[in-house]
Amino acid sequence: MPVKHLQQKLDRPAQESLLAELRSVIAAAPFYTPTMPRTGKPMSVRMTNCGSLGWLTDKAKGYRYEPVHPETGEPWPPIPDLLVKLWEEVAGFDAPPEACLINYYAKGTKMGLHRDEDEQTFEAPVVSVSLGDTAMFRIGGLTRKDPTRRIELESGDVVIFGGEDRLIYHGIDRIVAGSSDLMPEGGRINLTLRRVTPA
Ligand SMILES: O=C(O)CCC(=O)C(=O)O
Ligand SMILES: [Fe+2]
Repeated sequence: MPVKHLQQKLDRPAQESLLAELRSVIAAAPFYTPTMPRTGKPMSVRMTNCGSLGWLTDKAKGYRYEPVHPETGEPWPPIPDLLVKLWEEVAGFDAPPEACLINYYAKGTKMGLHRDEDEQTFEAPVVSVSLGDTAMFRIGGLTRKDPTRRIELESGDVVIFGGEDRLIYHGIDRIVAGSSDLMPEGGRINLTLRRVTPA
């Protein structure tokens, strides 16, 4: 099974504390609409980041990491402690995460099959946390042609892509609207904690 699903997911109180911390992160660094390199086509997912570096994309400069928000020009807020501690418990890596991408999926949002490959190093895993509505997550292999399968990611689920699975293809087929009552506004938040530079 490529991708390690933790036996224990974040319990409801932990999900609520994390969401409360994220609300203040998002107040300081609002979601923006990312656009595809070259075509400028808007993505359906909305994004922001916390950490010393944030993942961005736009028509002119494409996929990259930057230390500031593309619209406010402000540095990204720090990664909430709860997430840094989670990383320390599960990542098996001696240096802290540098980037935490925050994705918001409203009803109808998808994300195409891709690899997380914009980092300078793949030595650390990617740690992913899901909150809110269930996602139909698609997971493949190391090449785009490999067979894929579907995993349902529920609120509180923590998934780790590391070691030989660090560069597997994955994406989001759809969100199951109304499947969680964690967020009154509905939808799903996914957090991905990453190292960007060598430790
Ligand atoms: O939403 C997810 O579970 C995955 C997000 C993702 O793959 C990404 O942001 O690179
Ligand atoms: Fe990804």
